[in-house]
Amino acid sequence: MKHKARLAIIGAGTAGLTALKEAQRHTDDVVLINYGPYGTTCARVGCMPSKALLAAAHGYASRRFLAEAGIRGTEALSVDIPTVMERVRALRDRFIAGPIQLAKSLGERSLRGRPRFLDAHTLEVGENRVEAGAVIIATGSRPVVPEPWQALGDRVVTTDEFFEQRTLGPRVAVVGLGAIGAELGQALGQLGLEVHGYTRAPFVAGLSDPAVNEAMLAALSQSMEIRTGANVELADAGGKAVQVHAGGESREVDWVLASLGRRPNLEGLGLEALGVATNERGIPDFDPRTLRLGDLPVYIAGDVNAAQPLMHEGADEGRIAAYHALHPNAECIGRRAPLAIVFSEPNAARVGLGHAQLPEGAFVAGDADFSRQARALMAGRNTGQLRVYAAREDGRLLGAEMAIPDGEHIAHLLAWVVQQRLTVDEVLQMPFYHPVVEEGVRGALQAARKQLEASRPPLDLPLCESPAAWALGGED
Ligand SMILES: Cc1cc2nc3c(=O)[nH]c(=O)nc-3n(C[C@H](O)[C@H](O)[C@H](O)COP(=O)(O)OP(=O)(O)OC[C@H]3O[C@@H](n4cnc5c(N)ncnc54)[C@H](O)[C@@H]3O)c2cc1C
Ligand SMILES: NC(=O)c1ccc[n+]([C@@H]2O[C@H](COP(=O)([O-])OP(=O)(O)OC[C@H]3O[C@@H](n4cnc5c(N)ncnc54)[C@H](O)[C@@H]3O)[C@@H](O)[C@H]2O)c1
Repeated sequence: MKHKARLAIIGAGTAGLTALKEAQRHTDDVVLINYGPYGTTCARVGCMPSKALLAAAHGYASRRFLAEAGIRGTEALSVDIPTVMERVRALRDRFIAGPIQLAKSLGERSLRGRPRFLDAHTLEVGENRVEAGAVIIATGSRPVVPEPWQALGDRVVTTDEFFEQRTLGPRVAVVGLGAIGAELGQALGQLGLEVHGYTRAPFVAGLSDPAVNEAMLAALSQSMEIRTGANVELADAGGKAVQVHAGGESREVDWVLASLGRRPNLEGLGLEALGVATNERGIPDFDPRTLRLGDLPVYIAGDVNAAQPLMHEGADEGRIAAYHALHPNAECIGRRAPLAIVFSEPNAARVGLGHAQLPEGAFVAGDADFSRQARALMAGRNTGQLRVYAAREDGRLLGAEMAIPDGEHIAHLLAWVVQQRLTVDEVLQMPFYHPVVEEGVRGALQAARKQLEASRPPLDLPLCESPAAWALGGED
């Protein structure tokens, strides 16, 4: 069958479906093509089920604080893994319903199959042929599993299979402690499994600031044994076990969670028909602002371009790609301040420029130690470190890294500040209630300000002519 459309979208994940919604503001002449399960990676095997599991794990882990705070009976609590996993799947099923319905709502214009480019306007999808004014590639990514590990069958699990598990062997090796390894490794440890975490890099949970990373490692070590700098090899230990070799040591586990990163889904798309240059990962060169491949009517959005593999970025990229695909001469659309959060306890987060991206010698850093933070102490969550980075020249906040309680919220506040290009002084003039974790942020900002040379107002209060004058009974 032949289909003609103004726009063809390949992939019904977050980026593809947001592209669809953006395109539908301008036209109904859209074809959506998906190969693989519907429901989006985020809702099906990503953001949502992982956070549902973390909620159960963090809840169970809070029994230690409850006992310390004088609540009796917590020793009677126990974990029923099959029920924990069943609840995660039940929630997952609710979250995927909307995306599945959206893809279905296109009727015959929603094609199931594996498309291949014949040229920049033409796709072959099995028996179907689609001729499109423009095409968006939004095929996402899949977990990396080294080839030799594949021989170990279902003893090596990725997030594609993890949430389908009914029971979980008691001893697990989590290999790779990026976002997935930190979240799921901690959850499994808190739920009572024996967790051995291995990672090649010195950094965990997407952090790059050595001081914050140290605090995060200490927190994660409460629920798992961690080895950094580990080059892991796996071997069949016979029966149902796996032998994990790293750094001259060896250990037997029941199963392995492979969280080594993800690879873009580009195979079989026939990109060679487009004649575009690709980088070492096989990703075609694209304009980072418009997501367009050279001057072709082809765009690449979401995890598949590996630029910002996060849900909200994928959604924005879907919108950007669809908008440019339908308005090729439109002005450039801006991006939001970078923000990445890992939902371990404490939350690890990076805002704006991370430590590794800071301009050398042109910034100051302010620290806050959350082991002494008053509100965190009350809740028995006093652990971690916050570091804010400000431009030495004008005090503008450049970014932050943190491993702190309620970091998910603090990271949002700081991302908004970074995007508004506010200075340390301007933020310190904002209200801070007492007693709240935000007072820790104030501490870090004050520590940064001590190192700034610029002249400053004498008090951390807005001046009369500032927009907040109304609060003091001013005219407007
Ligand atoms: C365990 C885990 C936890 C995560 N947690 C978070 C989080 O808390 N917050 C956050 O922001 N991000 C999180 N992420 C990342 C987030 O899920 C992704 O960034 C986001 O889902 C990417 O969306 P996408 O549309 O690019 O890809 P996807 O949602 O994967 O969509 C790609 C679609 O393309 C289809 N497809 C693949 N190949 C082809 C092909 N050849 N032809 C046609 N269709 C194809 C796939 O079946 C899929 O439907 C997490 C990821 C994982 C794995
Ligand atoms: N909360 C969130 O936003 C969230 C949660 C989970 C996943 N995600 C997204 O999902 C994507 C994938 O996550 P991920 O954790 O798999 O990838 P990642 O890239 O974040 O981390 C992979 C880790 O594995 C390590 N590694 C790689 N090869 C190794 C090897 N052979 N031996 C030992 N260690 C090795 C790396 O050093 C790295 O630390 C990320 O891009 C992330 O943005 C986001």
